[in-house]
Amino acid sequence: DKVGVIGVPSCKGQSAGGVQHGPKALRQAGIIDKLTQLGVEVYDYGDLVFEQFDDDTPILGLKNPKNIGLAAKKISDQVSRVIKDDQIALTLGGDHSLSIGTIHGHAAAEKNMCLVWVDAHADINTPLTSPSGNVHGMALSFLVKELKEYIPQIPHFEWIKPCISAKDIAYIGLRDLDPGELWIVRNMGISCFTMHEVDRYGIDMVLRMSMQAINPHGDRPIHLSFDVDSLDPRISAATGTPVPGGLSVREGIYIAEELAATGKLTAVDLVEVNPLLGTKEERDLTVYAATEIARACFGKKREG
Ligand SMILES: CN[C@](CCCC[B-](O)(O)O)(CCN1CCCCC1)C(=O)O
Ligand SMILES: [Mn+2]
Ligand SMILES: [Mn+2]
Ligand SMILES: [Mn+2]
Repeated sequence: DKVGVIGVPSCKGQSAGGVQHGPKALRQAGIIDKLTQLGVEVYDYGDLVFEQFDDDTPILGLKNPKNIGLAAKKISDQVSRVIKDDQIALTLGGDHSLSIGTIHGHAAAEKNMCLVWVDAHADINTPLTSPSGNVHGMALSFLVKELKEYIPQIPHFEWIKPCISAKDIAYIGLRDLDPGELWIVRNMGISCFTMHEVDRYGIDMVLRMSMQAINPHGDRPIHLSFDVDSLDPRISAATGTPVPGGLSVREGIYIAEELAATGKLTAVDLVEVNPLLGTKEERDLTVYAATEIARACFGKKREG
């Protein structure tokens, strides 16, 4: 496999300082070498550089529209380029608003892609339902075709073309939704495997049901958007919005191993590592879990 690694030091989609250092923390933990050691051909594109705009007033409560909108365009173009070069796009975050760009770019390069969103949160508030105005909690709302009529015009977001249908998305690990998100998930019929389903069916059945729902013939390119806050805070505390009762490292690795085994994994986002949060031990554990997920995405098998 060929993997193109893109660092995205984004933080303006949320309010905790430090998540922009996520890519650096993952690199310092040797994520590139760990992938190379798997026999993967790694192309490291370094970190994207985003021009900082200070004149960026909120619109309808949505914070940093200009910085985020312009960054997402750069991310989209880069991810498209990497996938068109026949490399799997591994994007290291950075906050989850970066997925506006990665999913947009993936859809521009692959007509028929489907999405597995592993997260404690649904990240599908519209600008009008968001309680915080933080775009990392809205990322999907700009991309889902069925939500188009609910999304107001946001400056610097006009270029974003909704590029995925609700039926092409599966959530795994949800356990903290806002009221507006619950309405959307239910009414759009998005496949949703919360921690309740993970406990009820086990992670293997949840994965099988997810694939049955969004990739029944196993022929669709898969986008895995992995928010480290999907994992239990005991092993992933260095993140901005931790929620107790999350996935174990084993469950996270299992998801990655199984998606890797399809041979259809085409883009991976690894987001919301914030090395400034938590103790040094918590940070090291969070980064370790994230790198193990990445290794499993690109061929590391626990069976050897
Ligand atoms: C659940 N929605 C939140 C969190 C979004 C997390 C984004 B992710 O990328 O980390 O998954 C939280 C909104 N709550 C904040 C605390 C008070 C109640 C609302 C939001 O701000 O939209
Ligand atoms: Mn989250
Ligand atoms: Mn998220
Ligand atoms: Mn988060």
